[in-house]
Amino acid sequence: MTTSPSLPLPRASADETPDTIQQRQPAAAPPQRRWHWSWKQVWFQLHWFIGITAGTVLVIIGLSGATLAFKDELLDVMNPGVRHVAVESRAPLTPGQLSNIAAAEHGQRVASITMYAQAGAAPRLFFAPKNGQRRGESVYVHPYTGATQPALAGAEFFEWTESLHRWLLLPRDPGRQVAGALALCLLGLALSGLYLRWPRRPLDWRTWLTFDPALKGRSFLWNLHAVAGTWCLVVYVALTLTGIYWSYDVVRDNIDAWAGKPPRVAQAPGKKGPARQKQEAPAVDIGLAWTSFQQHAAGWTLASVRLPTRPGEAVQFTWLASDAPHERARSRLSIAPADGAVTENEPYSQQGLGSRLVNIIYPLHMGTYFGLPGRIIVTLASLGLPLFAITGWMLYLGRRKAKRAVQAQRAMLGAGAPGQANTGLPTLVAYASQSGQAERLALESARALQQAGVAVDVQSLDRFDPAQLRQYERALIVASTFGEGEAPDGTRRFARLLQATSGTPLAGLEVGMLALGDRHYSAFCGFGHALERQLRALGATPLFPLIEVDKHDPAALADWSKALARCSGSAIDAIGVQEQASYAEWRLARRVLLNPGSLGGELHEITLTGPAGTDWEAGALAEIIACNADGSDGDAHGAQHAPRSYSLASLPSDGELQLLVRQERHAGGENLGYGICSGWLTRFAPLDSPIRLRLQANPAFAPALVDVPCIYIGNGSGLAGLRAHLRARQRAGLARNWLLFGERQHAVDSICGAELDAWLADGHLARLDRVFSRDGGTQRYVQDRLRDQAGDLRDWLAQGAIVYVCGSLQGMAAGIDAVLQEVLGQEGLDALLAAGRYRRDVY
Ligand SMILES: Cc1cc2nc3c(=O)[nH]c(=O)nc-3n(C[C@H](O)[C@H](O)[C@H](O)COP(=O)(O)O)c2cc1C
Repeated sequence: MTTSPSLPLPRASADETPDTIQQRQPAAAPPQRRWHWSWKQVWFQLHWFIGITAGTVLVIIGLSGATLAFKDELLDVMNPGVRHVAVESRAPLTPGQLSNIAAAEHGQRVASITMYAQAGAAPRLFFAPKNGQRRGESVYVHPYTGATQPALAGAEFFEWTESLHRWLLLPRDPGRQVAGALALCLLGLALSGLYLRWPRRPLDWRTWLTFDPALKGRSFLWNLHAVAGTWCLVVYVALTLTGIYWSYDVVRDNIDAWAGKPPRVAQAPGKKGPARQKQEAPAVDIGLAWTSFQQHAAGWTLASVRLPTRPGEAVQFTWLASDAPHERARSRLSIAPADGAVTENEPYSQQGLGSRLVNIIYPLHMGTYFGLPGRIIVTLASLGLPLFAITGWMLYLGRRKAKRAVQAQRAMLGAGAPGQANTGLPTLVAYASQSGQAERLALESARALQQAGVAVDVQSLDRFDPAQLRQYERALIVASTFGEGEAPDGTRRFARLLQATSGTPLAGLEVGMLALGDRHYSAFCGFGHALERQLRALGATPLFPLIEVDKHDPAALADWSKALARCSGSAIDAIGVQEQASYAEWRLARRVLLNPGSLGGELHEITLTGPAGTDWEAGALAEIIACNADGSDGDAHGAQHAPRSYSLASLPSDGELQLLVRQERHAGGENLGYGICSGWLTRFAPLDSPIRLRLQANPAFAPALVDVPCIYIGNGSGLAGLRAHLRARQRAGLARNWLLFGERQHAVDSICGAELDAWLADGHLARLDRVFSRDGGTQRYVQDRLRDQAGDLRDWLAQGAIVYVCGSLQGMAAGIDAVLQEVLGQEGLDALLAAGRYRRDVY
């Protein structure tokens, strides 16, 4: 997330050596004051990183796991009559008979047999492993004839899937460890996701588990990702913790040792001794042992019969009772083949607690511990992994896209121009910008200069020190004006430092200035002029007379392009053409009067619908081509009206674009007594009429979608920008919000009251201070209330709070500024600004 206008690194032409770049790094650069990363941000970055790397591979493990969940059922469907044969009236063959038939047919010794009590179920025979093999072959046999059943179609596919799931088709041991590492990543994703979405009201189950169908776009994706993640969380934790048991021998051995299980015998492939002995072991009659087993194991459903390998050795039965709690709750019996005497009996219920706990691992992993519902849940959660990968990637790409425009400019700058020559010291291209236009023009200018072969350094004056100007021979500055003829918020510190500088330290510096402004303000381009005056006083010489730009005036921008061409000695493409980007056509869907009976002007909530997929961030502005009462869009001389800017009061996920527009009225008959744009939007434009609009990002008023407290202060229509911010924070589950809002009378001016009250009730607003100036009492304005709450304000700021101010420049914004200065002192206020923690959208 952009927390404050980002600092461009000094740029150099492509053919500079690292050494020269080093020398130009400003020696006395002021420290970059950005707030440090909170734990939440650290976990956020980790979650992103693991998600888009390991998360993508985890999809394979998830899908293969889901495929294996119903393996037996699928095999039975694919192989009718193989594992289950028609039930006959005669008795099924005993394990001894079956092993004799199979040994004769296959010429191999049978090591063990799995018998099923269910009538018609085919027993499975395992032959002793051949030399160098880990496991012997296995076959299903007909329970009544002993004939070998056909091989299972699909068995190889499931074996392959199992290898994919367990060791990603890599060599077995390293593969298991990779799969284990991925499982740990899933655990990390699940737990960090839980932490990141922890809601303000954790006891309200709805915030955890319900989807919000009204959401759209990015918010919808986020909601889906977070809520579905919560649904799956417990399953993922169980799957990963159990999966790790098989991935790491050290984990398994330690758990087994704790559980009192005998250590596993590592069997290196290729070892000969035991396998050969097994092949050569004599056949033993186990008829008596089988009869004895059936007597002692009443209610058995499955029995694994391990045949003796030496004369005198007992037959070992591992069996499952019909009332066993899970598929691995197996009892053990050893029976002497000679007389059927039980030599060892270990019912499951009498096995040690540790051993019983270890036996739960497998059924937990498979979900079978909870029967069919458990298997279905595990399967669905495994199938859900692609959902998280897809939504995670979409969210990630969306974030990148949002930053793309400026990044592209910077990237182009970094790439340099083909055939560019090293022309000595780079030209400084600096900007002072509140809402980003000066920044965009500066970047575009720098790019054009670079194309023309001029080496450039692009700097924001926000974090620039006047002393650094001495490192350049030529500086081109794009400066906008904010407040009442003042510097943009971020540039205040630079302006003050410059004012405090004396002498002529900048002799030898040539300066070209592009001043952005708006003739509606009395101090037109005030800051640009002041800046140029000061630079001259410090010895700098102008490259050309200051160029004033009144609201993107194309003629002034063309003068700037010509001036750049003269500086570079090459033709320069027209700068600022992008600023004139075409406006899109939106439609007026609704207008709602929010303050009937107010002493102030009518305040309307204007709802517009527009091009599908339009995206913006809280804090963004809408520039609207103003129309006259009759719908025409020109002034008396036919010139198009200048666009008017409004703060957006809604988010893309609301599905509509909303503004809060104060209706301007004036005496006289011009435009029937209404403001040009506000009259059109709030009164004259018929519903569904087209509104020409373009969205402007507002980096100086960017939302704080991280877990820091935020103080929102505003009045009147300024609630628009604050409302969008608060909605964005709500959807991101970020509480610790304090809203101070000023209007005239509680009875008629409690605009958006229901939404604010609901936020207060559900804890999204930790504090709501509504201040009504005409309701009597001593609290007259929002700045007065803030001053009264100086103690709390200090506490919130000490916790890293960001202050947002939206609304009237005169009175309110200046008053808030004064309170902050009183509370923090000038240095503290400077630090707040430099850290990007004081963000304003005032007018
Ligand atoms: C709250 C506010 C105050 C402004 N004050 C002035 C002013 O005093 N003089 C002026 O010429 N322009 C003023 N402007 C107009 C801006 O300088 C102009 O829109 C400029 O293009 C903004 O550039 P930026 O996006 O880089 O900040 C003001 C704009 C705003 C929103």
